[in-house]
Amino acid sequence: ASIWEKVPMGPPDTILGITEAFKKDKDPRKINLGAGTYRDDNGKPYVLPTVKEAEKRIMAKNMNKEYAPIAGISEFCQLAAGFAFGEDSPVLKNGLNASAQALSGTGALRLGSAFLSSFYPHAKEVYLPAPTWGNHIPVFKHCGINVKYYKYYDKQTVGLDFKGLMSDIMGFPDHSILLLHACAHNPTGIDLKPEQWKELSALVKKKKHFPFFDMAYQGFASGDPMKDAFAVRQFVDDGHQIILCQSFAKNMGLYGERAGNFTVVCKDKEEVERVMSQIKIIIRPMYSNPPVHGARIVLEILSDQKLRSQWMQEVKGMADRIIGVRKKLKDELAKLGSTRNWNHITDQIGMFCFTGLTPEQVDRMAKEFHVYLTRDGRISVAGVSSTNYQYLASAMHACTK
Ligand SMILES: Cc1[nH+]cc(COP(=O)(O)O)c(/C=N/[C@@H](CC(=O)O)C(=O)O)c1O
Repeated sequence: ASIWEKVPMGPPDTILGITEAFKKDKDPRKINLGAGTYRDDNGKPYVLPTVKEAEKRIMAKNMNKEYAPIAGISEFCQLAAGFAFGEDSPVLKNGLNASAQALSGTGALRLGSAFLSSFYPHAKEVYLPAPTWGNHIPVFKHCGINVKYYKYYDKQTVGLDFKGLMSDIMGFPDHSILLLHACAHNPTGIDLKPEQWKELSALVKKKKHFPFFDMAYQGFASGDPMKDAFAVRQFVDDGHQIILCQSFAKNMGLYGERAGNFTVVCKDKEEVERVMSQIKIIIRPMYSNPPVHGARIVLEILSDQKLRSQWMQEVKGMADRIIGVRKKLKDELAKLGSTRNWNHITDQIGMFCFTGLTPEQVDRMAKEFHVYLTRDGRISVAGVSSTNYQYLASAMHACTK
């Protein structure tokens, strides 16, 4: 008998497992709306021109392949933090950010969970929005942090349940940890408005809650990275010492390079030293030090004004393509005679559209129409193009009329 005979078969990942099913489907009409990865209008992955330019410059430098420091390439961390908080933010000016390079957004979330698990001085449980990105749950649970939820999505209005959110957050015990999607909420695509972020910030202050921000789509939501950082900057301006997890997977198309940044905002430089020392103690036995290539690409782009502004145009181009195809899809559904209200398709923002399709309807979309999306009804709008939106609309109409 094998030593591993007791190992059970685990379920496929709810998101990445969709792509596996899509790959097996041989029907030419098939469409993959599962994983949140950008596709151009021909349905192809998109390597940004500024990324290619940055790689050319890196190659020309004939750099070595030595280990990065445990906390990564510090210039990358500073530029990434500046991109989020604003170059002129007091956090950067006064050196209050304990920032470490992470294995993309997931890696930053993992560092945050491990850090909280060891050092958070109050209840080690985190409140997640209902619903949230599926991977948030194990990222916290694997670090011994219990997960609970706050009201977020309102099924009736297919919108934000702000009242429910605020009353939940008012009701939680003081010093609760709140996970907040900074922009482009996944899976709903529904974000708080600036006024609502301000109200939430004041309540979080009153309740002494801990804001744990996940910003995986800065620039991808509105097309304007500064606008997308509003919530993070508002909370810091209001004096919250947040944790921030950043990903460059989507806004720079660096999915497989795993370029991310993890920041704990501290009270003073001495605290930064203590916090950084513990972050390094977490990283060293986890993966020792991060990969250098992705961070070098981000560094090249963010440190060169010309490349940076060209990159901003490319991010805006991606966001605009998605916004454009949302409108085409909604109009096509109306053209097909759908009597359902599909306003949420264009009201929502970022990579995803929370369609409202039931799990059974999602199953039909795959079986009968070869359209693949996650069972919660989320579609990655990036997978929709001017050549497949009509077929998609006909499938959605057929499954929902
Ligand atoms: C909210 C959120 N946070 C973090 C990540 C992590 O991305 P990373 O590649 O580690 O930087 C993702 C990825 N979401 C898409 C891909 C995935 O599930 O991994 C998705 O929801 O499809 C998120 O949607």
